[in-house]
Amino acid sequence: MCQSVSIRHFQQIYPNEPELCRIESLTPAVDWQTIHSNHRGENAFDFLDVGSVKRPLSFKPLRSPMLLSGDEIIRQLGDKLVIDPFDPEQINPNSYDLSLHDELLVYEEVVIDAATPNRYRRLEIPSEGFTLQPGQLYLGRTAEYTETRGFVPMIQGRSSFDRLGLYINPGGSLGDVGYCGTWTLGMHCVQPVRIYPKMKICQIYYMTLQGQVQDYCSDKYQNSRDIQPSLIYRELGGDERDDQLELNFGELLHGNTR
Ligand SMILES: O=c1ccn([C@H]2C[C@H](O)[C@@H](COP(=O)(O)OP(=O)(O)OP(=O)(O)O)O2)c(=O)[nH]1
Repeated sequence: MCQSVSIRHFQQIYPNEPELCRIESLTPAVDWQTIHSNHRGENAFDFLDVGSVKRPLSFKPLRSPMLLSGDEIIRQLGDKLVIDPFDPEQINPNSYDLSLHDELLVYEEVVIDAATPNRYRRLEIPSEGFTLQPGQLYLGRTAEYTETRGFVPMIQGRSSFDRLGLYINPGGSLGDVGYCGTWTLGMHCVQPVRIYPKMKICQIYYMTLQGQVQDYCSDKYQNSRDIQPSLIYRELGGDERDDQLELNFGELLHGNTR
């Protein structure tokens, strides 16, 4: 037996899927007919009338992940998304360009050990630029602070830098729903390459999400406001009392703070 239900009822069944009705109406009817024939008899109370098309409720469709457009990113600002500072000039068709802060960190270890806190040195990127050297990992960070709720934030280096042999988070980086903070960037190059503070270094983009989710609340990287070296040693039994030591050679040699 077929029974029609209203969109309101549908929303009661899927309270956390307010977008689903809208998205479903984009799904070709023929798919739903096929799904229905495969699930016939599973649930008598199983149809939704949208226009002339009957759709089964007994089958919960998987939504394809979608990317927010630039317009949608702007529309979500102040609600689910925070990008601070925000400049409309940095919006792309489906992402937002993030800029490089004026500091870098390099590890000062012969062997970087995943199981212990590693010492590091802080470098400033002056306005006239700083030359990165091959064979060295540099950690930088975005100048922008972001917050993301209800979407999956991801960052990706800009292809303009790939074309210079400068790799920023190669392959892109997956953020967590609920992440709040600036983004730490891993950079390396194949030839010496000169970089500048404030240059638009990578882009952030946002994917939709299916299913229930708990916001990221890790004690490692949540609320980062500085370049954050790896804290993986915490999982590998590294000694928490052994601080991740910042080496400041300027101060050691000349009594300067930088
Ligand atoms: O290149 C990146 C990738 C991620 N993040 C931020 C956003 C992300 O939500 C958070 C944690 O990243 P990830 O989950 O990859 O870190 P993890 O090593 O798995 O740590 P945790 O155990 O806290 O999840 O760090 C960055 O700042 N830079």
